[in-house]
This record gives sequence, C-alpha cells and structure tokens, in this order.
Amino acid sequence: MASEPVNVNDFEELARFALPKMYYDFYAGGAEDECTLRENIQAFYRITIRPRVLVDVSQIDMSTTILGHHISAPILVAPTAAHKLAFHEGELATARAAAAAKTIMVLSYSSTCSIEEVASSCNAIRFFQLYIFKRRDISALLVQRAERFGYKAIILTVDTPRLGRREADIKNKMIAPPVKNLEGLITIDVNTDQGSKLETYANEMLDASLRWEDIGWLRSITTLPILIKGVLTHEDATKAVEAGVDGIIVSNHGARQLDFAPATVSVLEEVVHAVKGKIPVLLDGGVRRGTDVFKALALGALAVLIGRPVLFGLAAKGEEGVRNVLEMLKNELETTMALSGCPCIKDITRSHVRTRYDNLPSML
Ligand SMILES: Cc1cc2nc3c(=O)[nH]c(=O)nc-3n(C[C@H](O)[C@H](O)[C@H](O)COP(=O)(O)O)c2cc1C
Ligand SMILES: CCCCCCC(=O)C(=O)O
Repeated sequence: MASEPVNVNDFEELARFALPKMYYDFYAGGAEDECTLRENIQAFYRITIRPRVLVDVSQIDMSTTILGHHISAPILVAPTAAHKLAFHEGELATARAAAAAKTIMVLSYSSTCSIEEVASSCNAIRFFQLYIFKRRDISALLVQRAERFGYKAIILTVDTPRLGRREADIKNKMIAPPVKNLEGLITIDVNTDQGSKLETYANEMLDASLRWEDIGWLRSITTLPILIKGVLTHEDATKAVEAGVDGIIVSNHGARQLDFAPATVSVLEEVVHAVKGKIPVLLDGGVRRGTDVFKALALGALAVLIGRPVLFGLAAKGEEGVRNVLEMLKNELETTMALSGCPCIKDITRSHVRTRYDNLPSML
C-alpha cells in the first residue's frame, strides 16, 4: 500500500489499488494509443513560469467569479460519469466535497445519483452537463429537471457524436453503468458479448446529426446560461460566439474521444484570441498541479476543471479524498501565486508564462 498522498498524482496509485481493474481502466483510460492522454500532461511541462519578485504576497486571494458565482479558487469539478463505481455514495460525496471547497460541481448526465438527489444533498453551486440525444424529449426533460432543482448552467458536451475507441474498455467488455437520471425514461439493450457495452449504449443514445443550428433549440428550452464543452479550434470558437453561447470549455474529453486531438493547453490561446473576451473560456484536461492552473490562467482561461483527480480521490478515500484533492490543488496554486508575485487572480498575466513559441531571448 502506498504512503499518504502528498499530491493529486499520488491518488491515482491509491485508486488503482482500491478499484476493480475494469473500473480503474474506465476512469484512467483514453482513446486508442493514448497519445493525447499523455500530451494533455506533457504540454503543461513545456510551459515555464516567469516569476516576479519584491511584490507583496503576504496575502493571497485565489477567489474568482464564474458566471456571477463567487468561488474560492478557479478550480471546478468536471462532469464525469458513474461515481458509484468509485465509492458507494457516488456523486453525493463529490458534491459535498465541492461544497466544502466552495467551488462548482458539474454533474454529468451519466451520474449514478440523480439530479434531484445531488441537489438535495448539499448546497454546492451546481452546473448540469448534457448530451443531446436522438430522443430529444429526454434531453429537454433533463434540462427542465436541472433548472427546477437549482442547477445554474447547462454544459453541452459537443465532442461526442459517438463514443471514442477506448481499447481498455473494449478488452474488459466494460459494463454500461446505470444512468440514474434516465430511470423509467428509456431502456437500451446492451446485451452484446463483444466489446464495450458503454460504447454500444452511447452510440444508441447520442444524436450524431447534431449541428451548430441546434444550439438554438437548446436556447429555446432554457433560460440558463449555456456553455459548450469540447472546443479545440479558433474556427469553432468563433462559431460558438456567433451561436450565442455563454462560455466555452476547451476540452478533448480527457483524451477519451479523438486520439491525436491536441493537448488542451496547447490550443487555449488560439481559442482565447478568437473569442476576443466576449465570453469566458475555461479549460480541462491534464490539470494535476497548482502550477498547471496558474499556466492555464496565464494563457487566458477563467478557470480550469478537473476530472480524473476527483475520481481517484473518491476511489481512494470517498468524500475526504475529493476534499483532499481540491485542497491540494488550491494549496499548490496559492504557493505558485506567492512565488510568482501574483497576490490576486487578476495579477496572473500572459507575461507570467513562456511557451516554446514565445520569442524571448535566451531560450535554450
Ligand atoms: C471516467 C470519465 C468519465 C467522463 N464522463 C464525462 C461525461 O459524462 N460527460 C462529459 O462531458 N465529460 C466526461 N468526461 C470528461 C471530463 O469532463 C473532462 O473533460 C476530463 O476528465 C478532463 O481531463 P482530466 O481527467 O485529465 O482532468 C469524463 C472523463 C472521465 C475520465
Ligand atoms: C450516452 C453517452 C455516454 C457517455 C459516457 C460517459 C463519458 O462521457 C465518458 O467519457 O466516459
């Protein structure tokens, strides 16, 4: 058994120990050769920080505001499926940990606790992640339920017209975890003996014909802000602004969809420049350190979201593990801000980081 975790990476080993192989592989895995999975992490390593000295950093304020909601630090819980595979209380434990950390939890549509259960379990600020299904009436119903139960935004995931090829799940014949939100609404036959049942399930449900025009449909059924998750290019960022969405999440779905999609942090600036400050840009993918959060903010993200670290914390230690993960990242960010001469979030600027493409003298 590994020693007490001192950083969020340590939780992965604990989770591997705690979980059945099928579930660990489901959480940890990426698409095909997992090139993007590695790149999401490696791209952060290629960015260095340019610290400033002799700044008063006796007080550090990491708090920020997302869509009008004040939170303790720019670190949100990303939507991830099936938390009960990690811990028996599932998303209820995650939501309580998010509330304790005074941050936002994005509840996945594919949760193992329902929209209503999570809403009544704690007072975390909650957003709801949505897919648009072939059965559009079901998507509409989920939006209505989220709205009625106090979720503050809809996160529309747009990188999943079908499920990516997660080869570990194919080999393990991954189950399709029960989706609590769909109980009593639809039954999909996943009785295949071949490959991932989750893939079969997803491909039955998802509407692969979705187009930009359909954002208008979503807008017509909700007054909540809509963020789209899964943008990786300036072309799509421009279309997102034109489509009238309220925010963008630069994401490659934790490298679980298209292998050889770019690392998210490597395309963040491209998206930020295209958006021209009109709507907020957030990022997820590979954030494992406070320095990663700092780098993403310096490149123009308003905040980041974390996926696997939350799942690994949950698998290792339940609610306490998720709290630990969020606190560790916040502590690391605070240290990074102090050592870089940035007392407040707004003090973190583009000139606090250097990428390989920045034209500064003395680049090795
Ligand atoms: C096990 C797992 C399940 C996920 N489920 C969803 C989901 O239901 N909806 C969604 O939009 N994204 C989902 N994602 C993607 C995350 O929201 C997020 O984009 C990704 O995990 C960020 O990368 P990270 O894990 O490196 O932090 C999932 C990711 C993982 C690892
Ligand atoms: C109907 C869609 C199922 C999606 C499964 C959850 C997910 O997004 C993942 O990455 O896993």
